[in-house]
Amino acid sequence: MNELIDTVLKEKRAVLIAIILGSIGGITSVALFSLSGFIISKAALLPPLYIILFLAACLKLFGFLKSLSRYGERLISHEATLTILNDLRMTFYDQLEKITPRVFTKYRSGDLLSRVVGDVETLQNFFLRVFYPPIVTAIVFICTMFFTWFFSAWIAAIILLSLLVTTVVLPALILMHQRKKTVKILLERSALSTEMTEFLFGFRDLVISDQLSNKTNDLLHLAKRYAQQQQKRSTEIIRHQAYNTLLAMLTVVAVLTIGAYFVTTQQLDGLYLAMLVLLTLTVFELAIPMALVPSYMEESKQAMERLQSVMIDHDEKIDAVGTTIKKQPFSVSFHTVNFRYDEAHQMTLKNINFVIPQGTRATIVGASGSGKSTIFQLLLDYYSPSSGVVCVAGQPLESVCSEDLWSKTTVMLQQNHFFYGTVRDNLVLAKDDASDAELLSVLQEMELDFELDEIIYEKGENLSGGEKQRLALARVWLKNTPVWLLDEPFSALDPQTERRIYERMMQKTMGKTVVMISHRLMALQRMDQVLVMDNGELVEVGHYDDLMQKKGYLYDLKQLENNRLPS
Ligand SMILES: Nc1ncnc2c1ncn2[C@@H]1O[C@H](COP(=O)(O)OP(=O)(O)OP(=O)(O)O)[C@@H](O)[C@H]1O
Repeated sequence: MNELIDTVLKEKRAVLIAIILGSIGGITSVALFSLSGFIISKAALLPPLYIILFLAACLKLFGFLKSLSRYGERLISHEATLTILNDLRMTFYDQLEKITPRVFTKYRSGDLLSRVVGDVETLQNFFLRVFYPPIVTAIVFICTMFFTWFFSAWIAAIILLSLLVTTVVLPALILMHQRKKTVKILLERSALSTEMTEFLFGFRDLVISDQLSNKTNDLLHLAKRYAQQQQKRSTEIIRHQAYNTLLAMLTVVAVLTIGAYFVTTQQLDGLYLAMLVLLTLTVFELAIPMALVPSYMEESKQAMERLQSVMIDHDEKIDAVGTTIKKQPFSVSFHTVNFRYDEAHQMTLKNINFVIPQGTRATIVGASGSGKSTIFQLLLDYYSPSSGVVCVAGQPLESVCSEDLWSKTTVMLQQNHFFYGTVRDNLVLAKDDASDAELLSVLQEMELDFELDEIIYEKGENLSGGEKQRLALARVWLKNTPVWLLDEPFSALDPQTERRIYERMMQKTMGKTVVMISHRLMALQRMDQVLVMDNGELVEVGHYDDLMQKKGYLYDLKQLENNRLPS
C-alpha cells in the first residue's frame, strides 16, 4: 500500500489541484442550494427587487463556479490517474522483463495478463475514489459546519454526528464485512483470464481432440462465477450507498424537525430553515460516494499485493545491476555447473565444465532431453545455476547486466515467436533501422520468396515449419552480433536447403563466437569443438576428428545416425 501511496504522491501537484478544485466545487454546490433555500424564504417576505436580483446573481456565480471547478477537478484527476496507471504498468512490465522466463514456472500467461491489465486498471480507483475524495469531503463538511454554527449549534452538532457515522463508522463496518469478497473477485477474474488464454493457445488441439465443448463449458462456468462475483459486489455497493442515503435523509428530517422546533421557540429565524435543510441535503449528497471508499480501498490493496507477489520471489534479480560486457566477441564458459529446475526431482545439468574461447565455434550434440537447451537457458541468464559459475568474457554472469548480454547476443531458440503483422514488421524486430533492400537480400539468402508487405498471422500460423525457421534465421542474419547462440536452427529444413544455409552461416560467422545445438551430426568437423551431452552430463569435449578416433560417445551417436538414416 505504501508503494501505491508513493506512486500517487509523485503526482503531488495534480493531487493538490484536485483537492482545491474539488473543495471549491463542493463548497459552491452547498452554497448554491443553501442560497436557493434562502431566496425562496426571503422572496416570501417581498423584499426590494434589488436584493432578489443580487441574490440571483450570486446564485448564477455559484452555479458557474461549481461547474467550472468540477470540470477542472475531473480533468486533472483523470489525467493524473492515467499517468499513475502508466507508471505502474511500466514498472511492473520492466520488472517482469527481468524475471522472464523464470516467472512462468510459477505464473501462467493469462494470469500475468490479468495482473498487468486488470489489476493495474483496478488501481485507478485508488486515486479517483480513495485517496483524495475523503479529503475534499472533510474540507466541505468542516466549512459547512462552521457556517451552520452561526445559525444553530444544535443543527451543526447533528450534522457533525451524521458525518462521523457516514465517513468513519459506516465505512469501518463495511470494510470489515467486505474483505473476503474483494479477494474473490480478483481471483475469479484471474482464473477466467488464465483459462481463456490457454483456450485460445490450444484451440486447434481442442478441436482435433474433440474437447472443445468440454473446455467451453469449463470457461462458461468460470465466466458465470466471475459474473456472480461482480453482481454480488454491485449489490453490496448499492446497499452501502442506500445506507448512506438513508442516513442523509434521516439527518435532513432531524434538521427539519429540530429547526422547526427552534423556530417556534424563537431560537432560530424561520428565514433560515429552508436554507439549512437544503444545505444538509446537498452536503450529504457529497458524502454518499464515501460508502464506496472501503470496497475500492480493499480492492486496490489486493490488486497491489497481487502485482507485488509476482516480484517478491525474484527481487534479487530485479534489484541486480550488472556491468556491461567489454569484449566482443566474448568467450563462454561453464565451471562445475549443476542445475535443477524448481519442480524437477533430479539435476538437469551435472557438473558441467567447458570453455568456448572467443571467436570459436562449437556444437552441442546429444540425445533429446539430455540438457542441451538448458545450457542456453543458463547462458542467457534465464535461470541461475544451482551451483557453479557461468561466465561470459570471463565475467560471472550474475555480475553482468542481462540487457547488455541479450543485446550483444544473437539468439535463435527452438520456438520462435511471430507477431501478427507484415514480414517487414517481423524482421525489423531484429534490426529496426534495416532498409527494405537489406531485408529483401536476407530473405533471398534464406531462400524465402516473400514480399515485405505480406501478412503473417499470429504465431506464424500461415507459415510452414521450414518457413518459420528460415524467417527466424533471417532475424539472426539481421541482428548479426559477434556472438551467436542457435538451438536447432535447421531442424525443420530439408537436407539440401539445410546444407546451403549452413554453408552461408559458416561464411557469416567467421571470427564470431558460435554455440549451436544440433540433433543431426552434420558437418561437425568444421566446428572447433563438439560438446557431447548425455543425461545431463557433458561426457565428451573436443574436435570432431579426435572424438571419432577415440570411438567414444560421439562415435556411437554417429553410428546410430548412420544406421538410422542410410546416406
Ligand atoms: N522449464 C522447465 N522446467 C522443468 N523441467 C524442464 C524445463 N525445461 C526442460 N526441462 C527438463 O530438463 C531436461 C532437459 O531438457 P532440455 O530442453 O535441456 O533437453 P534437450 O537436450 O535440449 O532436448 P531436445 O533435444 O529434445 O530439445 C528434460 O528432462 C526436460 O523435461
